[in-house]
Order: sequence, then structure tokens, then C-alpha cells
Amino acid sequence: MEMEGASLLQAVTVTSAKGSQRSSLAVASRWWSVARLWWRSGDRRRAWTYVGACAAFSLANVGLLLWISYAQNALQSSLSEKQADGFYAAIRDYVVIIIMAAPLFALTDYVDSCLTVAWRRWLTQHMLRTYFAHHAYFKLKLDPQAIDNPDQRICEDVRAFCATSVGLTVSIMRKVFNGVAFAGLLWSLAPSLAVFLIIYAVGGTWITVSGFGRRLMHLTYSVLQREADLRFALVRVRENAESIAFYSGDQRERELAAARLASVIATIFGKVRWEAFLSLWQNTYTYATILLPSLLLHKRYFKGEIRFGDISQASFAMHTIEGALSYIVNHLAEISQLAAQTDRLDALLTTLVAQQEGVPGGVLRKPSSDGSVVLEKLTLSTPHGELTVCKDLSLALAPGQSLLIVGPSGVGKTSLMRAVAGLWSSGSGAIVAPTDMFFLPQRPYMPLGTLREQLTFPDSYAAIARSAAAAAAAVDETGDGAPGASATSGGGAGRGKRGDGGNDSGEDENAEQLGTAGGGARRLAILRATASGSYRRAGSGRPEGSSMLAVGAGSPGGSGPGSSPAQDEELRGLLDAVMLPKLLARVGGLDAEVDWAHVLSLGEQQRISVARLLHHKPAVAFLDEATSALDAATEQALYSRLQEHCACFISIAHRKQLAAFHTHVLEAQGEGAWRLHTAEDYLRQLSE
Ligand SMILES: Nc1ncnc2c1ncn2[C@@H]1O[C@H](COP(=O)(O)OP(=O)(O)OP(=O)(O)O)[C@@H](O)[C@H]1O
Repeated sequence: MEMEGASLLQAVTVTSAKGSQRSSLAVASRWWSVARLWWRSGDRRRAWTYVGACAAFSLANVGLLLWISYAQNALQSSLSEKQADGFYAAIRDYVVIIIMAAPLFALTDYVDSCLTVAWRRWLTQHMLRTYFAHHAYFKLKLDPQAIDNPDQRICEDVRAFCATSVGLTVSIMRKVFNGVAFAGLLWSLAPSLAVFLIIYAVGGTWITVSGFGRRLMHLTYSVLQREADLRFALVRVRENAESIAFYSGDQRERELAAARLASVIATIFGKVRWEAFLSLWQNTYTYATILLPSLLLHKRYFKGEIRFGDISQASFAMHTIEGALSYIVNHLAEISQLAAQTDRLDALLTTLVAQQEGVPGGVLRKPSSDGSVVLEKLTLSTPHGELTVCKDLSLALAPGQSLLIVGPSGVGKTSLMRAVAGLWSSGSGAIVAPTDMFFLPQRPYMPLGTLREQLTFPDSYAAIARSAAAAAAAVDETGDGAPGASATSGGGAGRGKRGDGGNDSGEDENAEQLGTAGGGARRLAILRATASGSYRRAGSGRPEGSSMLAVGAGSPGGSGPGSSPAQDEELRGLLDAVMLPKLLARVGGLDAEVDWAHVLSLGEQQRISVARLLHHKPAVAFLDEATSALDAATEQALYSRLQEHCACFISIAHRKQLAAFHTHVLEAQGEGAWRLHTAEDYLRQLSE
């Protein structure tokens, strides 16, 4: 089916002006490069089954049409010749045709819709896998000019691409079948009509493509882009509602949305004007041939060479073939729409794949076998090289040691962390680090979900369920439910398992890097909430659990997805540890779901982030001003917890007194230079 689609678009080039040839061919090849992903994937059997069913129903449709044309011929001829027997026979045929046509047409539409939905599901899943692999969603943001609105491309453009592709390719397939089936019939009745039709359709297609094709495609692309920009402006308002309200930025944001709406409307009006011209041309083109069969055949009819019904059958055949040959003329708007959607999807996929392959060279990353973090002659710059963050920086941090990074705002402290996390790699030198690291970014991220999911983020849902199962099993074994009795593999191994667990998913074709950044290395898991409220997924993984803190019982807790008494106890303990013991009662338990980013204060969000860190217990923890919104006493209490539970941690902070909780201090000197102190030396210098 997609072959016909490609050849349709290629056919545009045959009849198009020289200038637009390359672009039509390029569109066809881009369409094919997106379409073939499914046809060649592990799901290709389903794809080809649907295509086979579509082809079978299309053939049945053509057979029925041919039958209708003969029944109509018989009906009209018998009427004009006053033959009652012939008339009743034709009526009988018509009744049978109608009885067969109703279910056939319904089934045809059903199979087309199934094909569209199955394709959309696969392509969206593929896009999501690619988008979330190797932090691609983050890297896209580094060059916002490259790809606009990836979210709209993944949701809306994929949906429209599949629907339009199926609609066009299936109807092209039917037109081809119709054209072939009726060509012989028309040739036998009126060869001159057949020759005329071919010339007419070729000329009409050429005028349509060269006059309207590129212009409409460009306008369609612009409409899609501007509509996505408008939606994005409104999403940003929703996400930043409180800040905008504090600034009283209502007027400014409304003006921005209104300006974007104006841009959408102006582009749509431009498109509508061109569509009106196109419609004028299409109508003229179609109606000009309405009388042609009668004009060409009436003399033969008057001479008695053909029957009356032959004229209407020739007319039917002519319009069927004309519909097939003039497909591009009559469907240019949809083809332009498909070309624009194809462009947007192909550009997104190409960019995502290029990001996965990475830029050759740059900072080298090596795994650390002993849990130490080592920078070897690290020279790091911003992604496009505007600024050098550090030059030839070397340091080694062994397990048991900790580092505080200090320096003025904008000097490059977070950038160093980005490099260790693998988010930035422009520069030279090497970074040796364990895979088991956990990063707390400057702005806490509160995902959608329950309090339980806030505390265990970024564990996949599957990992949460496994963790709960493991904890429950441990409770069963010991019989006392004490959290210390649950699996104690530790957060480090835990995150390794989280990655492994993802490999169980048969859906996942692209292996994703194991977790280096806390918020990013989350495997896609296909889940269903079972009737009992627990989660299940295909395949099984090793149990994962990490209960680590002494806990107090009695605070309210839920029994939602993935929960177990032991895990609930562990999570309550975490809340106590970060000094949020009353939160459970306030929000209604571990399985309460609220808009956390807006309900919790920034300091509370930061404490939830630290609880996540304690839950995961990584080999190395990174805190980027992760306690900046807390009062000094709470901050110090949290750092004391961190010292107890983390073998190695690296912090960025502006409060220099935090050096007391670290063994070393890395101080920015400016111009890419850094100086390493022991914490004691640094504190002594501060007090002097
Ligand atoms: N994606 C980017 N492209 C280009 N420059 C960037 C990018 N991200 C950050 N920068 C620049 O790199 C420099 C270092 O940024 P970074 O976030 O590391 O500073 P910082 O020392 O952590 O600052 P602060 O203490 O204010 O958080 C800044 O001048 C910043 O504007």
C-alpha cells in the first residue's frame, strides 16, 4: 500500500515543473523513510496483515462497482427498450448488490480505521522511545531553532500522518484497481474517450501541481507550526501560573497568546484563499467533462450501434477512470497536508537519531570501578562553544570524600555537573564516574503522580511494583514487617536493576543508557493497572528494594499501586528524615495525588528531592543548590543525614559554611580556572 503512496507522490514529479521536481521526490522519499519504519519493524506482520485486508476489500469493492455498472446498463436499456423481463432481472441484481454492499462498505471502513490506529500506536511508541532515549528530549532544547514543538509532532502530527497516509494510500489503491478494471470496458465502448482522458488527466495534474502544490504545502506546514506555538504559549501559562500571577503578567501573556493566535489565523486565511482557487480549478476541471460521453457516443446511439445503457455505462466508466487519473488534482490539499506532516516527523526523527549517535570526539566518559569520580584534564565548553567552563581541570574524589563547588553565579558550576551527568560533552579530557549516580537539579522536578511516586522517582512504575513485591516477600519471610528485613541491595544496585528491568519490555527496541541523571534515565515500561490496583507488565525483573531508615509507624498511608506495608514504612521514614512528618496527614497519604509543584513550597519540594536521594542511596550523589530554599538549621540537618547515608557526594552551594559537611572545596577562579582546597583550609581562609 505504501508503495502506491510513494509512487503517487513520485508521480507528482513526472508531471510537475522542473523546479518542483526535486522537492516532490524529496517529499516522497521522506514519506517512505517514515512510513517504512512500521513496515519493517518487529510489528510488521500486523502491518502487512492490515494492508492485505485493505487490498482484499478494495478488490471486492471494484468487483461490486463493475457489477453495478452492468446492472445499471441493463436497467436503463431495458427501460428504454420496454423489456419487462430485462428490467426485473436488473432490479434483482440491484437488490443483491445493495445487500452485499452495506456490510462490505462497513467492513472496508472498519479495516481502514484499524490500520490507522495500529500504525499510529506503533509510530507514537517509536517516537516516544526515541525521544526518551539518551536524554534526547533534553538535547533537543539545546538548539531550539532545530525542532519546534516536538510534543505536537509526537502527538498530533503522528495521528494526522497515519490517518492521512492511510486515507490517501487506500483510496489510491482503489483508484488504481478501478482504473484498470474500467479501462478495458471504456476502451471497448469508446476508445477516443479513453485517449482523451489520459491527455486530459496528465495536463490537469501538471497544472495543479505546478500551480498549487508547493504553495499549499508550505502554508500547511506554517499552520501546523503556528498552532503548536499558540498551544505551547498556553501550556507555559498553566505551568507557570503562580509566577505570572505574582508578576501580574496577565496582560502580557494574553498579548503574547493573542499575537500567536493572529499569526495562526493570518496563515489559515492565506491557506483558505489558495484552497478556494484550487477548488475553483478542480470544479472547472471536473465539470468540463460531464457531457463528454453523450457528445462522443450520441451519433452511434442514433444509428442503433449501441444501446441506451451503453452511454451511461461509458459515462460511469469514464468518471471512474477520470477519478483515478485525476487523483492528484482532486486531492492536492490532503497531499500537501501529508507532505507537511511528513516533513515535521522526518525532521524530528532525523534529529533524534543524530543525537543518539552523538557528536564524535568531545569529552570522554569512562566507568569507574571503585566508585570514585575523576576528572582528567577536563576542558569543557557550552554546547555551541560560546564559553569555556573549565580548562585542563583534574581532580579525583574517592568514596568517603565529598566536594563542595563554589563560585559566582554563571561561572559554570552546574555546567560541570551537566558534564558528569553526560548531558554536555563539548570539550576534551575525560570523566571517570560510576554508573550509579543521582543528581538533584536546581529546580526540583515534581512528576505527575502520587506522593509515593514523588519519593521513588525516577523508578519506573515496574520497579516500584517490584520493590513493593520484594518488600512484601521479605515481610512474609521474617514475619515481622520490619523495614530492615527487606531487600538491602542499596540504591546503587537498585538503579542498575531499574535499567535492567527495562530490558524486559518486548516493546523497547532501543536500549536506553542506564541511569546517570536522576531525572532522565527512566525506562519505558508498559503497564496496566490491574483490578486489584497493583501494576503489572510484560516480563519479570529482579526484585528491587532499598529500605534504609529507621521509621515510625502510625502516620496515614495509602495502599495504592505498588504499595506494601514495608515499603509504606520506608517511605514514611524518609519523610521523617527530611522533616516532613506531617505531610502525609496533610495531603491524605502516600497515594494522594495533587499538583505537587504548586501545593508544596519550594523548600518542601527540595526536601522531597532529598528524600528521593536517600531512597535511592546512590554511590555518588550530586546536589545542585538542592537545599537553597531551606533555613540553615534544616539544611544542616539534611546534610548530616547525607553524611550518614551517602559514601560520596558533590554539592553546589552559595552558602560557604556548607563546606563543614564536605572534605574538599572546588572554587571557581574565573576564566575557566578552578582551585581545589581541603574543606579545613577553605573554612580557615573564610574565617580569616
Ligand atoms: N544551553 C546553554 N547554551 C549556552 N550557554 C549556556 C547554556 N546553559 C548555560 N549557559 C551559560 O553557561 C554559563 C554557566 O552556566 P551554569 O548554569 O553552569 O552557571 P552556574 O555557575 O551554575 O550559575 P548559578 O550559580 O547562577 O546557578 C552561564 O553563563 C550560562 O549562561
